[in-house]
Amino acid sequence: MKADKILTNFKQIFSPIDKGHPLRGSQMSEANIIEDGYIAIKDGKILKIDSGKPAAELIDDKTEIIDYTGKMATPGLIDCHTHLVYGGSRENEFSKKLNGVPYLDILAQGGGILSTVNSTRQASFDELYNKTNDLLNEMVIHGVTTVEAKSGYGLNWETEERQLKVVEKLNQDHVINLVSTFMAAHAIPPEYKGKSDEFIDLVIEEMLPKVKAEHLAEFCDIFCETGVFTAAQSKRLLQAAKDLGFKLRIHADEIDSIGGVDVAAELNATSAEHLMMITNEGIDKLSQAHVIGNLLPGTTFSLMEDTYAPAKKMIEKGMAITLTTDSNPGSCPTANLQFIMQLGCFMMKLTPIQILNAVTINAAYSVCQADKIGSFDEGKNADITIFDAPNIDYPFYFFATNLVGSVYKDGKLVVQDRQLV
Ligand SMILES: N=CN[C@@H](CCC(=O)O)C(=O)O
Ligand SMILES: [Zn+2]
Repeated sequence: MKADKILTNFKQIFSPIDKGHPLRGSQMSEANIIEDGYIAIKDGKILKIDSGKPAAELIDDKTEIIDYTGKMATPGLIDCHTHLVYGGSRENEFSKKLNGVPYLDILAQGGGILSTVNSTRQASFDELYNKTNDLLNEMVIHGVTTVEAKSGYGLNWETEERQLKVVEKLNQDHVINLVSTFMAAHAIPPEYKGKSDEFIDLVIEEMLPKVKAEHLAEFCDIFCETGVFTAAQSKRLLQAAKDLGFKLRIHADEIDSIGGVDVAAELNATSAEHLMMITNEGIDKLSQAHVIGNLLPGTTFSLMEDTYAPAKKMIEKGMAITLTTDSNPGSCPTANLQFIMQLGCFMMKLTPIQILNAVTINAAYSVCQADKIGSFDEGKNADITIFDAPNIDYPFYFFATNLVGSVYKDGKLVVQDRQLV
């Protein structure tokens, strides 16, 4: 078969190994590193990757050959945990953070997530759409081609639906592929203060069936944390979501370890998020239940905390992990997955191969799209991130700058010279 396009002369290509499940434990250190190679594309899909010069049988007079001498390519990066759709911003919390006011105290005082709920309830569809579109532009410029996006700044049906519809529309309009998660159980809304069980009833009885009927989300998530939702409430909501056919995630062990990890393991959630405070026993449970750990080192950094999720220990104990931005206006206001990858290296001591697997093939499993994305297997989408770097170590060594020069989405050039095409 002839290629439509061949991207060639790469110094290195990072090619994850898709084993049919997320890479766990020592598998996270495996990958094919192709030296001096090329990537052939046909109809927006990967046709072939190999080292050396492109084979003659791939080329005819219509094949476009594009030179990437000295560059390094990976599958399009996947950001599998974000809170992308919101109104307002929260730089006013900065001085509180600097003065050591804890994140949960700010929330308990009606700030934090609840301050963003207030701004999001007031924002129109177009305002939310434009703001999210800008964030997605930043993300693709930094090499990301697929993003998971959660609702959870409405906490009432009207605003939750507006957030989910923004994601639905941007999934059609923007080059980035979006995966939607319903997370109305992100905080207790002011009108349900002291009545969190009633709020969970509302989410289960009135919101979940509508999300399902309108096909607005694939996943359901909840914030299981002291002062927010208990493990019992989390289990009740996620079981109801599972019964309706949702896939599950849970924010667990972020600040306190209160049982969210057990719920994730019991209900076979796709992923558990944060896990800064996870115990050894918790790691064993997630490992045995094959729950992916979506780790968010930017949140520890941005909250000015010392405790990063024990990523190395998780891998040693056989877990599959991803790294992701947690992009949101409070605990991690960034759209730069490369910086998060660098934190994975600097603060969690993960290797470049482990990190690149975390943000490609494992993140593809975390959004349940590994049949289409996350590696360079023939027939997968030609989503390709090209670094102005000669090898896979360089983007970790030269930190805090955008090293992504070009991005292809479904075989189409969408970023060139670090700018949107
Ligand atoms: N921890 C809960 N939710 C988000 C933060 C949202 C916010 O602070 O606005 C998170 O995953 O970090
Ligand atoms: Zn989150």
